[in-house]
Amino acid sequence: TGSSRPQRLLKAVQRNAAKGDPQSVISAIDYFCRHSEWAMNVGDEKGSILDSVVSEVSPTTALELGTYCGYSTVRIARLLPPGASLITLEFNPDYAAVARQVIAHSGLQDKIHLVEGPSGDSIPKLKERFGITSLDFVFLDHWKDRYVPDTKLLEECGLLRKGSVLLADNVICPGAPEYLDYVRNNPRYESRYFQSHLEYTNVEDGLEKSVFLG
Ligand SMILES: C[C@H](C[C@H]1O[C@@H](n2cnc3c(N)ncnc32)[C@H](O)[C@@H]1O)NC(=O)c1cc(-c2ccc(F)cc2)cc(O)c1O
Ligand SMILES: [Mg+2]
Repeated sequence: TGSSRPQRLLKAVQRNAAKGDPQSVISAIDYFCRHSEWAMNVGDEKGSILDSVVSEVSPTTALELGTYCGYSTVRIARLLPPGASLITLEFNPDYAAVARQVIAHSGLQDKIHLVEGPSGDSIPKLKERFGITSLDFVFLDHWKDRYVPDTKLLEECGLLRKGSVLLADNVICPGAPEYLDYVRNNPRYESRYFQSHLEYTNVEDGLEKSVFLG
């Protein structure tokens, strides 16, 4: 059978990006998605907002929900301070296999732990598995109807502390209305919307940044 879109995206990275150069991996994926095949990476426009929030938080421990091909994984990891690490959760093994190779090409594999499996199973094991007490930054980019249950799970597992920052992709398109309602009407969160566009299109979308108040 033929190749998949993630496999074609990986080939584009291996052909066009310099090994060990995260920025060239990011640019190669954005070029592929603009000129060859659209893919559901956070993209360059929302990616710049992601970059500014990650740089501001400068997290020691970060979590990403929904790795896909590893585009935002590389975007986040390239900005981490020395000694910091990013845990990324992906339940589709084919996507995870592509992401591992994209991450390896970027040279950032030592800063990244990719865990295969559904987030609902992995989140409760993070503390014991990675010896962390809390998360400084969480990027939500998985099934949009999992944003609320997984945010509640992060709270229940004691993984959020006063000042932990949640950043959620796609709150407009495909949309996460229950999540917006949850974080915007909850006294334990201070929320702000960053308007942008769906990756590689002019359709409205945006990121919601929510600070946990403890
Ligand atoms: C959900 C996907 C992203 C990945 O998340 C993994 N995943 C899921 N649920 C779990 C879990 N519970 N645990 C771990 N991993 C998990 C999955 O396997 C995908 O690889 N993202 C999207 O569907 C997505 C879709 C669009 C989009 C927008 C307009 C359109 F016309 C069509 C599509 C844009 C985006 O920006 C997205 O992010
Ligand atoms: Mg997304």
